[in-house]
Amino acid sequence: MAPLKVTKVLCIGAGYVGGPTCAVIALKCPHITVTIADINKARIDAWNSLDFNLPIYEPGLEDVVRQCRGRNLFFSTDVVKGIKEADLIFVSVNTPTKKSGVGAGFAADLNYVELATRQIAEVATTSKIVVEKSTVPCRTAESMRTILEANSKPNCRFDILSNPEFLAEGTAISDLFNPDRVLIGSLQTTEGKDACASLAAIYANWVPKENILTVGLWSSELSKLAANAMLAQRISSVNALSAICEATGANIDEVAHAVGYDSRMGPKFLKASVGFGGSCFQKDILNLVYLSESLHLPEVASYWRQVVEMNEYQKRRFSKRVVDTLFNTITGKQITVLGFAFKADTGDTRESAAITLIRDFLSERAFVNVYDPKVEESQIWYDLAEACPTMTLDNIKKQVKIHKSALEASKNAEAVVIATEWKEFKEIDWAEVYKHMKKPAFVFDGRLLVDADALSKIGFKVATIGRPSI
Ligand SMILES: NC(=O)C1=CN([C@@H]2O[C@H](COP(=O)(O)OP(=O)(O)OC[C@H]3O[C@@H](n4cnc5c(N)ncnc54)[C@H](O)[C@@H]3O)[C@@H](O)[C@H]2O)C=CC1
Ligand SMILES: O=C(O)[C@H]1O[C@H](OP(=O)(O)OP(=O)(O)OC[C@H]2O[C@@H](n3ccc(=O)[nH]c3=O)[C@H](O)[C@@H]2O)[C@H](O)[C@@H](O)[C@@H]1O
Repeated sequence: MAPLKVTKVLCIGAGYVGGPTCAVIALKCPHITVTIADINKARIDAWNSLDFNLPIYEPGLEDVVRQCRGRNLFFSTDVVKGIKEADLIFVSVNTPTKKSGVGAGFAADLNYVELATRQIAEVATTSKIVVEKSTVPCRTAESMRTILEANSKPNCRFDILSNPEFLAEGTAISDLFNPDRVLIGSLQTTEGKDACASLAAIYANWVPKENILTVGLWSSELSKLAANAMLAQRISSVNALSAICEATGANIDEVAHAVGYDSRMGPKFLKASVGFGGSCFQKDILNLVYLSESLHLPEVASYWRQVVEMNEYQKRRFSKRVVDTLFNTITGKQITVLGFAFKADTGDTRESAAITLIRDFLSERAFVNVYDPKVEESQIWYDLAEACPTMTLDNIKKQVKIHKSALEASKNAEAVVIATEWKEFKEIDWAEVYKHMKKPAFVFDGRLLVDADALSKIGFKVATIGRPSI
């Protein structure tokens, strides 16, 4: 039998991955009808909003959705109808770290993947290719296959593929347009290889064939965890070196540049920071730690665990530097935090270093002024309430103010802390900011974003990550 030519795609999960990924498939494959379904009605309503007020901010996304929505791209809460109609189903649901039970704090919570899989098994009346898009521990596809096969109806077969996503937020659309690689894992049976060819044919509409890698299922699942772990490891390595720079007078940017000039290493992902955030690095490394422990490989587990521990240390070290520099106390002082998102060009705040910093400042009883160009106010309150369980939201609101601009947020502050590398913070009129701050006025640059010498000339005392203070 020749590989199936897919004409109807369903994506279960309309989040940061499912939304952009399948919108781009719709754009690049006008012959395929793509439905993105989610149980979260508010999210689907936002995807369908007339003014294109989409639920996630991602440069270029609105343009893609404008071109395809209503043509061959549809957003719906009707998961059942979507399953019935589709030939190929992406499972792109969330896989957060487990909060309780066995493996709590480390293992991935596969409940959402399992529920989606069970629903496919229950509803499907025709054969489907089921694609694991979510990031999952090694051998999850095996569990999905067991569930699907145990519940399938006569003449209804399921082929499972692993197709992890490598996009980064903030650059999702360009990453999807020009991926370094598309990875597809399948069973090495005739049926498995045919299913793999069907999915590869979709990507081949815009991705060069040599960039579509096909491997075994388990290699594909593990490659995703490995890629995130190794990316995060680079950041923790450079952040560990940033502590040595601050103590010795070396400059982390110069060190990273010199190291990255080695063609075996390359220049990317060597930017020291206040610590990596985002929904995946920490979760996926902890997942790898859990996997290693389950496989009785404690040395491997502790090796990877250290990448996350170094990240926690970096955040703690930065908060402490703020307190130490402000004469060992920030109680009652106004601290401005610029940026709340976990990186620039996204409104996503999951695991953002800014949250940890603000939590630390609040526990020192400082007053905190926050400004972020994209994060919704309600999200900031939600995150702070979650990060400070011993405080009521009313008490948090007595200590924190959210502002509409960086200048407004900095008025009367003793220190400005740059937590996210938004380009607009580079372009602020820093002389104007200085005028309205208490003196001495401090800037703590957690992102190596601003020109420390220029700020120092204005009069600021500047503390940059990976450099001695000036
Ligand atoms: N955020 C990112 O940049 C990347 C995330 N990933 C992985 O992709 C997966 C999804 O991540 P995000 O899109 O960020 O998560 P998300 O939380 O933004 O979206 C997941 C969506 O799935 C929906 N959902 C859950 N169960 C459902 C069900 N049974 N039926 C219908 N909808 C359901 C939720 O309501 C939610 O809207 C995770 O495994 C993550 O590790 C992979 C690469 C990049
Ligand atoms: O699985 C995922 O979720 C995704 O995780 C990351 O993407 P993302 O978290 O969206 O963004 P990154 O650009 O990787 O940044 C992650 C964090 O590291 C920080 N970072 C990044 C690079 C750097 O040099 N230094 C640094 O501190 C960023 O500011 C951010 O807080 C990976 O880059 C993607 O390939 C992967 O698909």
